[in-house]
Amino acid sequence: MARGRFISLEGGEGVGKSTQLRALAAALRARGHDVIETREPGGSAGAEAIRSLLLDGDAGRWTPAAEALLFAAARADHVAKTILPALEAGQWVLSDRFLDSSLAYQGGADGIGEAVIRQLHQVGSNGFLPDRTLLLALPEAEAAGRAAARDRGAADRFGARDAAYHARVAAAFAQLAAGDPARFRIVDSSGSAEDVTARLLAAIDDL
Ligand SMILES: Nc1ncnc2c1ncn2[C@@H]1O[C@H](COP(=O)(O)OP(=O)(O)O)[C@@H](O)[C@H]1O
Ligand SMILES: Cc1cn([C@H]2C[C@H](O)[C@@H](COP(=O)(O)OP(=O)(O)O)O2)c(=O)[nH]c1=O
Repeated sequence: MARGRFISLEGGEGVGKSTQLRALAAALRARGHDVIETREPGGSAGAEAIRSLLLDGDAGRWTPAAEALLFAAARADHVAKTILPALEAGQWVLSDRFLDSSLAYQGGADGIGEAVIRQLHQVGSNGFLPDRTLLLALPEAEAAGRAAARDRGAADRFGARDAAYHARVAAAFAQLAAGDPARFRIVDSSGSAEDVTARLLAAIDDL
């Protein structure tokens, strides 16, 4: 059986990743593909347990370094237990966030550095990368507005970050995309959800 494809959706909070992951999965299923939807942190039993450690509790619960290690450990479990077996079974895997979130948030915005995050990913997941990474781009004010309407004040450990932090994340994502144009596509996430889904489908057409 042909190996499936691994596609990650990336971008800041509120750009529409979860919404588009569902829509993209439905569109691919309609074309006859066997698709699984997953997310990070999480996506396997072990990684979901680590997700609770990462998202619950005080903002200062972990140092940036400990946090980077926890994300890498969760990803190692997710890759080994969920993603690779699915790809080998011929399924397409869509993930809401993957390595590039660690590169942008921990590596870029938190100052750990891209090289260290890539080393952790080498150790944890053998450097495994998506076939395509779709970076959803939306002006920060619009993304913040969408996220606030969705969350209505219910924030996780990461909810209190300021605009400067989100700007560092966005800049890091843009730089990652520029550095690997074969893997990345930057997709305009403004307008209706249906329009965005059409753009995303066009951005994986070659797969
Ligand atoms: N194209 C769109 N236009 C307007 N609102 C949207 C659109 N796509 C998603 N939303 C809404 O914006 C909020 C954030 O979307 P979500 O998919 O949860 O983003 P993310 O997973 O990137 O944080 C949700 O309430 C969602 O229903
Ligand atoms: C996967 C991953 C997520 N994160 C952060 C981004 C989010 O603030 C948080 C959880 O993300 P998530 O629940 O996907 O939030 P949203 O739907 O709002 O995008 O974890 C990292 O900092 N590093 C990572 O490697």
